Amino acid sequence: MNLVVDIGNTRIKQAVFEKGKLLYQHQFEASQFLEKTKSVFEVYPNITDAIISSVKPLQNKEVELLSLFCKVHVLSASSKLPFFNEYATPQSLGVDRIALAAAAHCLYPQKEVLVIDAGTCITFDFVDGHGAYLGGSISPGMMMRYRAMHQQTAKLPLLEPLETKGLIGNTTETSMHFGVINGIVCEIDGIIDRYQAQYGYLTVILTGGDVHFFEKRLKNSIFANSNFLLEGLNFLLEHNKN
Ligand SMILES: Nc1ncnc2c1ncn2[C@@H]1O[C@H](COP(=O)(O)OP(=O)(O)O)[C@@H](O)[C@H]1O
Ligand SMILES: CC(C)(COP(=O)(O)O)[C@@H](O)C(=O)NCCC(=O)O
Repeated sequence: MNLVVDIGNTRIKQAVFEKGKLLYQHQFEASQFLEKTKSVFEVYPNITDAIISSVKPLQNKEVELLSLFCKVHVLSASSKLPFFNEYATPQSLGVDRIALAAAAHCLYPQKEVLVIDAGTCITFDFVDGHGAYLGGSISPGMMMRYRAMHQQTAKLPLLEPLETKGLIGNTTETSMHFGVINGIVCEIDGIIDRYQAQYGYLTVILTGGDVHFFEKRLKNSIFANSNFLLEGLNFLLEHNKN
Protein backbone atom coordinates (compact mmCIF):
# COMPACT_ATOMS: atom_id res chain seq x y z
CA MET A 1 0.00 0.00 0.00
CA ASN A 2 1.14 3.55 -0.79
CA LEU A 3 0.54 6.77 1.10
CA VAL A 4 0.64 9.98 -0.94
CA VAL A 5 0.84 13.42 0.67
CA ASP A 6 0.29 16.70 -1.19
CA ILE A 7 1.22 19.79 0.82
CA GLY A 8 -0.36 22.73 -1.02
CA ASN A 9 -0.26 26.40 -0.10
CA THR A 10 -3.72 26.19 1.55
CA ARG A 11 -4.26 22.58 2.62
CA ILE A 12 -2.70 19.15 2.91
CA LYS A 13 -4.23 16.24 0.99
CA GLN A 14 -3.47 12.66 1.96
CA ALA A 15 -4.49 9.45 0.15
CA VAL A 16 -3.93 5.72 0.38
CA PHE A 17 -3.59 3.62 -2.80
CA GLU A 18 -3.46 -0.12 -3.28
CA LYS A 19 -2.53 -1.52 -6.72
CA GLY A 20 -3.33 1.85 -8.33
CA LYS A 21 -6.74 2.09 -6.67
CA LEU A 22 -7.54 4.98 -4.33
CA LEU A 23 -8.84 3.53 -1.04
CA TYR A 24 -9.07 6.69 1.04
CA GLN A 25 -8.46 10.43 0.80
CA HIS A 26 -8.58 13.22 3.31
CA GLN A 27 -7.83 16.97 3.50
CA PHE A 28 -6.66 18.90 6.51
CA GLU A 29 -4.73 21.92 7.75
CA ALA A 30 -0.96 21.98 8.20
CA SER A 31 -1.27 22.05 12.01
CA GLN A 32 -2.93 18.60 11.91
CA PHE A 33 -0.07 16.84 10.08
CA LEU A 34 1.17 14.85 13.08
CA GLU A 35 -2.24 13.65 14.25
CA LYS A 36 -3.47 12.76 10.72
CA THR A 37 -0.25 10.94 9.84
CA LYS A 38 -0.41 8.77 12.95
CA SER A 39 -4.06 7.96 12.41
CA VAL A 40 -3.65 6.94 8.74
CA PHE A 41 -1.00 4.37 9.76
CA GLU A 42 -3.30 3.07 12.51
CA VAL A 43 -6.08 2.46 9.99
CA TYR A 44 -3.76 1.25 7.17
CA PRO A 45 -0.84 -0.56 8.88
CA ASN A 46 0.08 -2.19 5.53
CA ILE A 47 1.39 1.07 4.03
CA THR A 48 4.99 0.34 2.98
CA ASP A 49 5.87 3.40 0.88
CA ALA A 50 5.05 7.10 0.89
CA ILE A 51 5.63 10.07 -1.38
CA ILE A 52 5.50 13.63 -0.13
CA SER A 53 5.13 16.64 -2.41
CA SER A 54 5.34 20.10 -0.90
CA VAL A 55 5.14 23.51 -2.54
CA LYS A 56 6.27 24.97 0.80
CA PRO A 57 9.68 24.46 2.43
CA LEU A 58 9.42 20.99 3.93
CA GLN A 59 10.15 20.62 7.65
CA ASN A 60 12.59 17.82 8.53
CA LYS A 61 10.20 16.66 11.23
CA GLU A 62 7.48 15.89 8.64
CA VAL A 63 9.78 13.56 6.68
CA GLU A 64 11.21 12.10 9.90
CA LEU A 65 7.74 11.31 11.18
CA LEU A 66 6.73 9.53 7.97
CA SER A 67 10.06 7.67 7.91
CA LEU A 68 9.21 6.09 11.27
CA PHE A 69 6.41 4.19 9.55
CA CYS A 70 7.58 3.45 5.99
CA LYS A 71 10.00 4.22 3.16
CA VAL A 72 9.63 7.84 2.01
CA HIS A 73 10.28 9.52 -1.34
CA VAL A 74 10.38 13.33 -1.27
CA LEU A 75 9.29 14.60 -4.70
CA SER A 76 11.82 17.04 -6.16
CA ALA A 77 13.36 18.18 -9.42
CA SER A 78 15.71 15.16 -9.09
CA SER A 79 12.92 12.55 -8.98
CA LYS A 80 12.62 10.19 -11.97
CA LEU A 81 9.79 11.36 -14.22
CA PRO A 82 7.65 9.30 -16.62
CA PHE A 83 7.49 12.25 -19.06
CA PHE A 84 10.04 14.57 -20.71
CA ASN A 85 10.29 17.79 -18.73
CA GLU A 86 10.82 20.68 -21.14
CA TYR A 87 10.30 23.47 -18.58
CA ALA A 88 13.23 25.83 -19.11
CA THR A 89 13.76 26.15 -15.33
CA PRO A 90 13.02 22.62 -14.02
CA GLN A 91 14.53 23.42 -10.60
CA SER A 92 11.87 26.10 -10.03
CA LEU A 93 8.90 24.09 -11.31
CA GLY A 94 6.33 23.43 -8.56
CA VAL A 95 6.34 19.77 -7.49
CA ASP A 96 2.52 19.85 -7.54
CA ARG A 97 2.72 20.70 -11.25
CA ILE A 98 5.12 17.75 -11.77
CA ALA A 99 2.48 15.47 -10.20
CA LEU A 100 -0.27 16.90 -12.43
CA ALA A 101 1.86 16.36 -15.54
CA ALA A 102 2.61 12.77 -14.41
CA ALA A 103 -1.11 12.04 -14.03
CA ALA A 104 -1.84 13.59 -17.44
CA HIS A 105 0.83 11.51 -19.15
CA CYS A 106 0.10 8.22 -17.35
CA LEU A 107 -3.71 8.38 -17.53
CA TYR A 108 -3.88 9.77 -21.10
CA PRO A 109 -0.78 8.45 -22.93
CA GLN A 110 -0.25 9.84 -26.46
CA LYS A 111 -2.91 12.51 -25.92
CA GLU A 112 -2.58 16.28 -25.71
CA VAL A 113 -3.67 17.04 -22.14
CA LEU A 114 -4.30 20.40 -20.48
CA VAL A 115 -4.60 20.24 -16.68
CA ILE A 116 -6.21 23.15 -14.87
CA ASP A 117 -5.74 23.20 -11.09
CA ALA A 118 -8.04 25.69 -9.33
CA GLY A 119 -6.34 25.84 -5.93
CA THR A 120 -4.54 28.64 -4.08
CA CYS A 121 -3.33 29.68 -7.53
CA ILE A 122 -4.83 28.59 -10.85
CA THR A 123 -2.27 26.66 -12.83
CA PHE A 124 -2.47 25.44 -16.42
CA ASP A 125 -0.13 22.60 -17.39
CA PHE A 126 0.21 21.08 -20.84
CA VAL A 127 1.56 17.67 -21.83
CA ASP A 128 1.70 16.88 -25.55
CA GLY A 129 1.00 13.59 -27.32
CA HIS A 130 4.74 12.73 -27.38
CA GLY A 131 4.91 12.77 -23.59
CA ALA A 132 6.59 16.17 -23.34
CA TYR A 133 5.59 18.56 -20.56
CA LEU A 134 5.85 22.04 -22.07
CA GLY A 135 4.75 24.24 -19.13
CA GLY A 136 1.64 26.40 -18.87
CA SER A 137 0.69 29.38 -16.72
CA ILE A 138 0.04 30.58 -13.17
CA SER A 139 -2.61 33.10 -12.12
CA PRO A 140 -4.31 34.11 -8.84
CA GLY A 141 -6.79 31.63 -7.39
CA MET A 142 -10.36 32.40 -6.35
CA MET A 143 -9.70 33.12 -2.65
CA MET A 144 -6.61 35.11 -3.55
CA ARG A 145 -8.73 37.38 -5.78
CA TYR A 146 -11.26 38.02 -3.01
CA ARG A 147 -8.49 38.65 -0.44
CA ALA A 148 -6.45 40.89 -2.74
CA MET A 149 -9.44 43.15 -3.48
CA HIS A 150 -10.08 43.56 0.25
CA GLN A 151 -6.45 44.00 1.27
CA GLN A 152 -5.47 46.42 -1.49
CA THR A 153 -8.46 48.77 -1.44
CA ALA A 154 -9.99 51.00 1.22
CA LYS A 155 -13.62 50.07 0.67
CA LEU A 156 -14.01 46.56 -0.60
CA PRO A 157 -15.15 44.02 2.02
CA LEU A 158 -13.68 40.58 2.54
CA LEU A 159 -16.29 38.24 1.08
CA GLU A 160 -16.74 34.51 1.32
CA PRO A 161 -17.11 32.96 -2.16
CA LEU A 162 -20.75 32.54 -3.16
CA GLU A 163 -22.18 30.11 -5.72
CA THR A 164 -24.13 32.87 -7.42
CA LYS A 165 -24.88 33.45 -11.12
CA GLY A 166 -25.31 36.74 -12.98
CA LEU A 167 -23.56 39.26 -15.17
CA ILE A 168 -24.40 42.77 -14.00
CA GLY A 169 -23.71 43.27 -10.32
CA ASN A 170 -25.85 46.06 -8.86
CA THR A 171 -24.34 46.03 -5.36
CA THR A 172 -20.74 46.06 -4.16
CA GLU A 173 -21.06 42.43 -3.15
CA THR A 174 -22.63 41.11 -6.37
CA SER A 175 -20.19 43.19 -8.45
CA MET A 176 -17.30 41.53 -6.63
CA HIS A 177 -18.76 38.01 -6.82
CA PHE A 178 -19.51 38.30 -10.56
CA GLY A 179 -16.08 39.83 -11.16
CA VAL A 180 -14.26 36.96 -9.46
CA ILE A 181 -16.39 34.04 -10.67
CA ASN A 182 -17.09 35.21 -14.24
CA GLY A 183 -13.50 36.37 -14.57
CA ILE A 184 -12.19 32.90 -13.73
CA VAL A 185 -14.77 31.16 -15.95
CA CYS A 186 -13.87 33.38 -18.93
CA GLU A 187 -10.17 32.93 -18.21
CA ILE A 188 -10.46 29.14 -18.17
CA ASP A 189 -12.65 28.96 -21.28
CA GLY A 190 -10.50 31.53 -23.11
CA ILE A 191 -7.25 29.71 -22.34
CA ILE A 192 -8.74 26.33 -23.38
CA ASP A 193 -9.82 27.96 -26.68
CA ARG A 194 -6.30 29.22 -27.29
CA TYR A 195 -4.72 25.81 -26.67
CA GLN A 196 -7.34 24.22 -28.94
CA ALA A 197 -6.61 26.73 -31.70
CA GLN A 198 -2.95 25.72 -31.50
CA TYR A 199 -3.16 21.96 -30.86
CA GLY A 200 -6.61 20.84 -32.04
CA TYR A 201 -8.53 18.39 -29.86
CA LEU A 202 -7.38 18.34 -26.23
CA THR A 203 -8.26 16.34 -23.16
CA VAL A 204 -8.93 18.94 -20.47
CA ILE A 205 -8.84 18.07 -16.78
CA LEU A 206 -10.13 20.41 -14.08
CA THR A 207 -8.95 19.76 -10.54
CA GLY A 208 -8.16 21.55 -7.25
CA GLY A 209 -10.14 22.70 -4.22
CA ASP A 210 -12.35 25.08 -6.23
CA VAL A 211 -13.29 22.61 -8.98
CA HIS A 212 -16.95 22.53 -7.87
CA PHE A 213 -17.31 26.27 -8.39
CA PHE A 214 -16.39 26.12 -12.02
CA GLU A 215 -17.03 22.66 -13.50
CA LYS A 216 -20.67 23.37 -14.47
CA ARG A 217 -20.07 26.92 -15.67
CA LEU A 218 -17.60 26.28 -18.49
CA LYS A 219 -18.64 26.18 -22.15
CA ASN A 220 -15.80 23.79 -23.02
CA SER A 221 -16.13 20.14 -22.07
CA ILE A 222 -13.77 19.08 -19.33
CA PHE A 223 -13.25 16.10 -17.02
CA ALA A 224 -13.52 17.16 -13.38
CA ASN A 225 -11.31 15.03 -11.14
CA SER A 226 -10.57 16.23 -7.60
CA ASN A 227 -8.02 13.45 -7.07
CA PHE A 228 -5.93 14.02 -10.21
CA LEU A 229 -2.86 15.32 -8.38
CA LEU A 230 -3.01 12.48 -5.83
CA GLU A 231 -3.17 9.96 -8.69
CA GLY A 232 -0.12 11.63 -10.26
CA LEU A 233 1.77 11.28 -6.98
CA ASN A 234 0.93 7.59 -6.85
CA PHE A 235 2.34 7.10 -10.39
CA LEU A 236 5.49 8.99 -9.37
CA LEU A 237 5.91 6.91 -6.23
CA GLU A 238 5.70 3.67 -8.26
CA HIS A 239 8.12 5.14 -10.83
CA ASN A 240 10.66 6.00 -8.11
CA LYS A 241 10.62 2.69 -6.21
CA ASN A 242 13.95 0.86 -6.54
N1 LIG B 1 -12.12 23.24 3.94
C1 LIG B 1 -11.44 24.06 3.13
N2 LIG B 1 -10.35 24.70 3.58
C2 LIG B 1 -9.65 25.52 2.77
N3 LIG B 1 -9.96 25.74 1.47
C3 LIG B 1 -11.04 25.13 0.97
C4 LIG B 1 -11.83 24.26 1.77
N4 LIG B 1 -12.81 23.76 0.97
C5 LIG B 1 -12.65 24.30 -0.24
N5 LIG B 1 -11.60 25.15 -0.25
C6 LIG B 1 -11.16 25.91 -1.43
O1 LIG B 1 -10.05 25.24 -1.94
C7 LIG B 1 -9.03 26.17 -2.32
C8 LIG B 1 -7.69 25.53 -2.13
O2 LIG B 1 -7.61 24.46 -3.02
P1 LIG B 1 -6.50 23.35 -2.88
O3 LIG B 1 -6.51 22.61 -4.16
O4 LIG B 1 -6.66 22.61 -1.62
O5 LIG B 1 -5.23 24.31 -2.79
P2 LIG B 1 -3.70 24.02 -2.53
O6 LIG B 1 -3.38 22.71 -3.24
O7 LIG B 1 -3.06 25.20 -3.16
O8 LIG B 1 -3.49 23.93 -1.05
C9 LIG B 1 -9.24 27.38 -1.43
O9 LIG B 1 -8.83 28.52 -2.12
C10 LIG B 1 -10.73 27.35 -1.15
O10 LIG B 1 -11.42 28.22 -2.04
C1 LIG C 1 2.23 27.84 -8.79
C2 LIG C 1 2.14 27.27 -7.38
C3 LIG C 1 2.24 28.39 -6.37
C4 LIG C 1 0.75 26.58 -7.25
O1 LIG C 1 0.57 26.14 -5.93
P1 LIG C 1 -0.88 25.74 -5.35
O2 LIG C 1 -1.84 26.75 -5.83
O3 LIG C 1 -1.20 24.38 -5.96
O4 LIG C 1 -0.72 25.64 -3.86
C5 LIG C 1 3.25 26.18 -7.15
O5 LIG C 1 3.18 25.21 -8.17
C6 LIG C 1 4.61 26.78 -7.14
O6 LIG C 1 5.06 27.31 -6.14
N1 LIG C 1 5.32 26.74 -8.31
C7 LIG C 1 6.66 27.24 -8.43
C8 LIG C 1 6.81 28.04 -9.70
C9 LIG C 1 6.62 27.26 -11.00
O7 LIG C 1 5.91 26.24 -11.05
O8 LIG C 1 7.23 27.65 -12.00
